[in-house]
Amino acid sequence: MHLALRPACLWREAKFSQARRREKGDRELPCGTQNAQQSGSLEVSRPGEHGMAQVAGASRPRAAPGQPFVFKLVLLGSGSVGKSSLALRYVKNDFRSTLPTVGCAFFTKVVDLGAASLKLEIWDTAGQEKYHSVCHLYFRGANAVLLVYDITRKDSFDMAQQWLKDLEKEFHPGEIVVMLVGNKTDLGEEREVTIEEGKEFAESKRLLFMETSARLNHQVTEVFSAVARELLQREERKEGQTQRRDARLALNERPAGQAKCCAR
Ligand SMILES: Nc1nc2c(ncn2[C@@H]2O[C@H](COP(=O)(O)OP(=O)(O)OP(=O)(O)O)[C@@H](O)[C@H]2O)c(=O)[nH]1
Repeated sequence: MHLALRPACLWREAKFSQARRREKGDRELPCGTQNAQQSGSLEVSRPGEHGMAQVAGASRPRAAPGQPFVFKLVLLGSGSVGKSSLALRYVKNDFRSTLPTVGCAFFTKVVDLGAASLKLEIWDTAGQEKYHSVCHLYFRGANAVLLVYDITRKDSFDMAQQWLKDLEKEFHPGEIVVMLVGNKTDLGEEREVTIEEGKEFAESKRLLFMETSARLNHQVTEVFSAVARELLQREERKEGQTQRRDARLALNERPAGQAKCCAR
């Protein structure tokens, strides 16, 4: 029950924050819905209008046979590491200087993986320290998380490790797909975190790992596609297991007379 109510609460939280920020002149980025199908069209609306209750909950079956799977992907990381820029680049193929996110921003994008397509609900959270306490509300029910740091800021890499600890409290091992993302590779001269450090940490925690530049559009689509592929593979494995279990059950449920006949 609380899951169905949660988005409305978050919406209110975001709106209150925005009202406070408006007075200070910060960027307003509502936790609204931005739909970007492959055409790139974009519309912004209040979450309630899109039935946000369905966003909560870790299990994402297909809406109906033949319909794409729906997965919730959350962007987490310190302030100014480039979470919004990665989302904007991926969804709109755009890059512009942005103000800090307030609450969260919400996008959807249909990903075509050839054999199948799926819908990603992308939650871009606010990275500023003052929002840390509410962020765990946003990543509840996630299927995947992009743990973003800025390669020119060691503190953001340390913070990504902290975020992972928060995730470990919320999810069982292997329950969600987590990718560590080192952003701003175009600022290589100011690098404070080597690619080896990123890789090593990711391997030690069994995370996917990539470095990106939202500015130069380097490996941005690859990040989201890799996560989408992993999500789909997991879902297909789960479906396979369910089918095998159903087949076993059907065998066990064969009428007794028939079983006798075949045992002859
Ligand atoms: N050079 C460079 N700058 C980037 C890149 N990605 C983002 N930026 C800049 O970094 C600043 C912060 O980017 P945002 O996308 O707002 O960062 P954020 O993580 O969403 O920040 P919060 O909303 O505070 O959590 C902006 O000025 C961006 O233009 C990148 O790949 N390269």
